[in-house]
Amino acid sequence: MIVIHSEEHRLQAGRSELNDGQLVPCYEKPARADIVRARIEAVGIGPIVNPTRHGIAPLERVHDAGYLDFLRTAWDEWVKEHGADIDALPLNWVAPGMSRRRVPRSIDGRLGFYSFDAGTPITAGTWRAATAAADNALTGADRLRAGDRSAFALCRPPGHHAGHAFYGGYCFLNNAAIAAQSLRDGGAARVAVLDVDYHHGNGTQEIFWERGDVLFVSIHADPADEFPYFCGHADETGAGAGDGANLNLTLPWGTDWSGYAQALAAAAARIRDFGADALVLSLGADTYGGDPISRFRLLSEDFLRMGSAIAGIGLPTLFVLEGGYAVDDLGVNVANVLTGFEQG
Ligand SMILES: NCCCCCC(=O)NO
Ligand SMILES: [Zn+2]
Repeated sequence: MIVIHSEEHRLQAGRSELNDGQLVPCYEKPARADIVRARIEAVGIGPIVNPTRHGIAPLERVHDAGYLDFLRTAWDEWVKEHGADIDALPLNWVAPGMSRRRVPRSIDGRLGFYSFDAGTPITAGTWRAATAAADNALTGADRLRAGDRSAFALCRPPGHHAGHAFYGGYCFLNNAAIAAQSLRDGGAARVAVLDVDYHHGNGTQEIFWERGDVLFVSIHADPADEFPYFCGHADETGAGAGDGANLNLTLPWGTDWSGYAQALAAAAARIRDFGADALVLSLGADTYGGDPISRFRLLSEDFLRMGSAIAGIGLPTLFVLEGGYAVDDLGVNVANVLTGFEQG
């Protein structure tokens, strides 16, 4: 299985995020990709290659042009107002009864306009890191199109919370959605995206909400209790041409493999029924019992079982790294999914 990785992930190294009322060191940090790459090399998954640059066009197939412009220029505008010693974080958002009809001129206003949390710092290197992550995913999609059975895009920053025109949850560009669209543009008639991250992939859901050619299935903690809170419920099934092409499988805090496996089997059945030509797998490993910000109870060996179950779906599969913050065990857990898949 080819692995696509760029050293430019290191350029996303936020100083702090707002979490539980305090500014704390970022959980989404460069060490995450380093430990995954080290484990991948140690177990002999590979080869590991650099991404091919794809430019802005594939990003515009998924994201709003004005939003991309904002992301590309936000840091420079921030520095003019606030200096370069503090990361760019929003301070207010659009509440019900307020208007989104106008994009503010102020950088502070635009940070709030385009985001949904204060946990996702924009830094000097964010644009380069985020576009490199998207290139990882696009290069993986190229490999599937060339006939590879699987590929792993070792992406940081992650992407599944990023929507058509918004960022948050440590995500700026939706790597998985960009890859799914690239597979569609490359001739796949139907593509499925399966999101196994602990958190609902609200960005991916929003991007494909009215699309019947891309099925989105997400297994995640119940949003009544868990970030991102405001979507991801089981009654959200898509709209228009996308009606029925969105499946949210919510699970309670404390879920272990026995509960998770049942949801994964239901997800696999739905994907088989859909008749996809390819699968994009949003691989978050924050379902791990040792994850510092999550509340499922999967064990490292369960990720082997997860990989095997994904192989059982029987589609060419592009794995795209999402979350997972138990850094010491992240490499083993992610590599276990890939090993389980290859042995599946
Ligand atoms: N700061 C709130 C929690 C952000 C969750 C990010 C994540 O892992 N999403 O999958
Ligand atoms: Zn997550």
